[in-house]
Amino acid sequence: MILPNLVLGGAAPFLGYGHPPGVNMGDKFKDRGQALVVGAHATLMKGIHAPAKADAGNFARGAYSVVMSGIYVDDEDMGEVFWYTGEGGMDKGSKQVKDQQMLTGSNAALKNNCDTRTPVRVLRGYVEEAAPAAGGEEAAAGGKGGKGGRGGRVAAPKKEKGLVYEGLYLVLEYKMEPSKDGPLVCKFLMHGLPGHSSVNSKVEYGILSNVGSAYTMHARRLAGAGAPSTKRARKAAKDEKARELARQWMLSEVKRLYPGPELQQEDVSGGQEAVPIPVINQVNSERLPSDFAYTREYAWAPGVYHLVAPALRTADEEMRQFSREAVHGLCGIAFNRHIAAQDRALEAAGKLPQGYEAHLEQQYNEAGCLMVTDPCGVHECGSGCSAKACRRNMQLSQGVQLPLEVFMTASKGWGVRCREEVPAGAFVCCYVGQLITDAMAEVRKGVDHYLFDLDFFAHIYTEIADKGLGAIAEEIPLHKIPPVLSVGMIRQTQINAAAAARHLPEKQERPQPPAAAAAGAEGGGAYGGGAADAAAGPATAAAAGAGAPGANSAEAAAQSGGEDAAPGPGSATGSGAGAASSSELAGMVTREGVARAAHALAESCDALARSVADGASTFLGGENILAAIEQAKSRAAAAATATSTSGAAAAVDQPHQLHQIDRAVTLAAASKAAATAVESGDPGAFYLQPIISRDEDKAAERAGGAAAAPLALPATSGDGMDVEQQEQGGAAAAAGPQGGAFSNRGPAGSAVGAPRLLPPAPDRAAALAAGPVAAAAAAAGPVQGDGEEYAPMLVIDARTTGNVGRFINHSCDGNLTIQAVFAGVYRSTLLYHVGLYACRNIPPLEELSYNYGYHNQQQQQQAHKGGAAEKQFVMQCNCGAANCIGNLM
Ligand SMILES: C[S@@+](CC[C@H](N)C(=O)[O-])C[C@H]1O[C@@H](n2cnc3c(N)ncnc32)[C@H](O)[C@@H]1O
Repeated sequence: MILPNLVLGGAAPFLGYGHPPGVNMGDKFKDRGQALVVGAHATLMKGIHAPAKADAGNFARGAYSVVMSGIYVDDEDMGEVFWYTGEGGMDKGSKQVKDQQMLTGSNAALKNNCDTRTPVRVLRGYVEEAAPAAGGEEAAAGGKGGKGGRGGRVAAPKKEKGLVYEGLYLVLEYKMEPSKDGPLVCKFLMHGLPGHSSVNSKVEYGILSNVGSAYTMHARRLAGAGAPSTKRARKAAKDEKARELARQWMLSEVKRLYPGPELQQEDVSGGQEAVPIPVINQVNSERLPSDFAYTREYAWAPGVYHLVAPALRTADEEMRQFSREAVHGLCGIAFNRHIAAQDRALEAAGKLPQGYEAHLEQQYNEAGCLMVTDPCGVHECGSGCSAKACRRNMQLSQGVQLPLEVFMTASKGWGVRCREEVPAGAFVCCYVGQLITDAMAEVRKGVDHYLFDLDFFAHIYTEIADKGLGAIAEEIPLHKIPPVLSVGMIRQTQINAAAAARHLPEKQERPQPPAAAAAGAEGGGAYGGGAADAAAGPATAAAAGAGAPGANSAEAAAQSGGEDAAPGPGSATGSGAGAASSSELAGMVTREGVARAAHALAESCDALARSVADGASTFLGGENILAAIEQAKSRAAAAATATSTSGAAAAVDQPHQLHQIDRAVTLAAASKAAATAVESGDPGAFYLQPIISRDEDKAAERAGGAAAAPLALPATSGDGMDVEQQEQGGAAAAAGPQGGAFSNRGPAGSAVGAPRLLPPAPDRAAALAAGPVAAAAAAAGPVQGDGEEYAPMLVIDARTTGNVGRFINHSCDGNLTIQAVFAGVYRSTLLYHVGLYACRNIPPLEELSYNYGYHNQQQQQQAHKGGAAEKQFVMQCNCGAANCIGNLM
């Protein structure tokens, strides 16, 4: 046996808690000697490394580390959670012959970890295929040392054994129960500390000693004790219990750290995230807005999903086509492998542009940190994937894992920090909120500080074009960058959907079986393709085939409680979130269903308009806002230099607000008119509402007689918003004109991209036959040409419904970076998540920030609009970075 002092050469072993310096989760050790040298498990002899009795202070805190090596038949490893057996009572043949003791020795120390909630380091045994070159060298880990060693050193050709560092685990419970061999053993329930633990191996009995596995035998025993009947259900029940216990511990930590009134909320997520996110204010008495509701996933504003579904569907078909080529479209790793292979082929053909980074098959490293940002997006795996690499490829999908805090900053309002160091590449959180259309966001631009355009890929096209990288523009979009819809394609899908809607039956013929819809989530794509449509009968198939939204499998998955089912469009996760039931979804294949969606959307638009108008009333100074707008407009025109304190003068000072109200009223009127047209027999009118708000579109709508009806009513028409509505309190208060006109949304995104194939030409004859609205829209036609324009179709509004991401402030030198991620229920669709990752190691309690990027967007807009960027608002930047340019926008 090698003695520690021989291994360490006289150096002191590491006697401390937490991660040992320089050791990362996933680090592998050939044997205990290596683990000792680095301080991961500083004993060669024992499975539990506890402080010496003489070190009473540390002993009372608990053990430093444990090795889970499959020596004890009563161990039970479920990954993130495992039951660990204490030490003692074994004979030389590793049979339990005596009761173990809970109150003495290492078992007592491990019990203290539970009582004091001190995390313990964990190492697991692993066995894997040896690299071909490796000789017959055998790992010594888990041999006769440790807690007894039932096996021995049996040669295992072609296998490599060792220990892997799994980070920090909490001891959630301890108990004594009879061993399978008879006598009592001490058992400890361990749970990985979120953000500080990994599962690189699962230990089965005898894993390091080639004794047969007892895992299944143990599972049978559990099944007989009235536990849930399937292995999966049992695991889920234990996971749930362990998560709750871990959460309770983390909450107690929060209260210990912030014992006073500075702790405004223990967990702003209300239990939705795995870790509690406290709200702390040590600066003033401000509180979070009372209308803020936390959501972990996107929440659709009522009616919006149905309106944009045809356009999303078109993009998703391209994406699914690509996925099918990739063989395993839904496995992120397989998807990446496919792209990487294409990159290699391009490289071999000498076509890979210089400076272009080839795609990685694994985008996260062993510790789960993103290795490099990727314009193609990060493709995560779903619950169907179980390989080790796949499990690691689910960082965003797991939600927040780091101990984040929302705290009051000195000069930027609320901000976010992390109590622990955040390693470079670690996933911090994503930015989610309510999804609204670009046209709806346009109404709130300037009064909403929480808008985020989903136009990431459009910007990539712009960057490519701006850099003049012709070769990239030609090659990359063809195989790498996910599809982006041009404005023309969006308009065309709307026209197609409108035409198809006119062939819908009045009432639903046959209800959609939810199970079939759920099956479509994995098999048929996310927007009603494949099995879901087929099962729904001819009516659904016809509508879906023509672009109208059939059953949405992402929604169905969400409703059926599928594992991946983060709250999708079908779940109400906060105020104003979409709440379509499955019958409503199925109802979308009838005219009745379209009418319901049209009314829901009209209500959403109305609420948006009211929130802007309510804020505006303070500076327009009138109860009848529409009349006040008219007055303000005419006075503004007549007296551009007015200096009085009247409402009109204020409006002149704030032309931006006036413009907002104009837009709000127009949008509310258009959506109401569409709902009315649907009611009176034209379901197509629903799909012809504006999704993207662009000056060109508005001009076309206003100009073309039939094109203007029913979508472009006069901006201040009394039909658009009645007095009763005007006087109703807004569902959500606007930031108000003084509140700092600013948002996460830059100037209207417009980007010139590489030429892309257009879908088939619109069936204008069918549209003409179908009625004046479709004819008008067909006449307005898609925008075509080499320089196609791209614009964000959807915008995230996190003002009243959002997650911790909406509290993260801007810095000109941010420590986080933005990355598009395909994950969770939406992972095979175009609807990516906005992931925020650490771009360097961030010390504990440093404020987290990222560069909002407005200046870039503004420059782009200037470039593409011939220098005429719309400068709407300026706000002083208080980021304090050395390279701070002084203002936001
Ligand atoms: C997405 S929110 C961030 C959270 C916000 N601080 C809050 O209290 O909810 C964006 C708003 O935060 C403030 N903000 C963010 N970064 C800032 C900075 N660098 N300087 C000044 N204000 C900033 C501005 O009011 C901005 O409109």
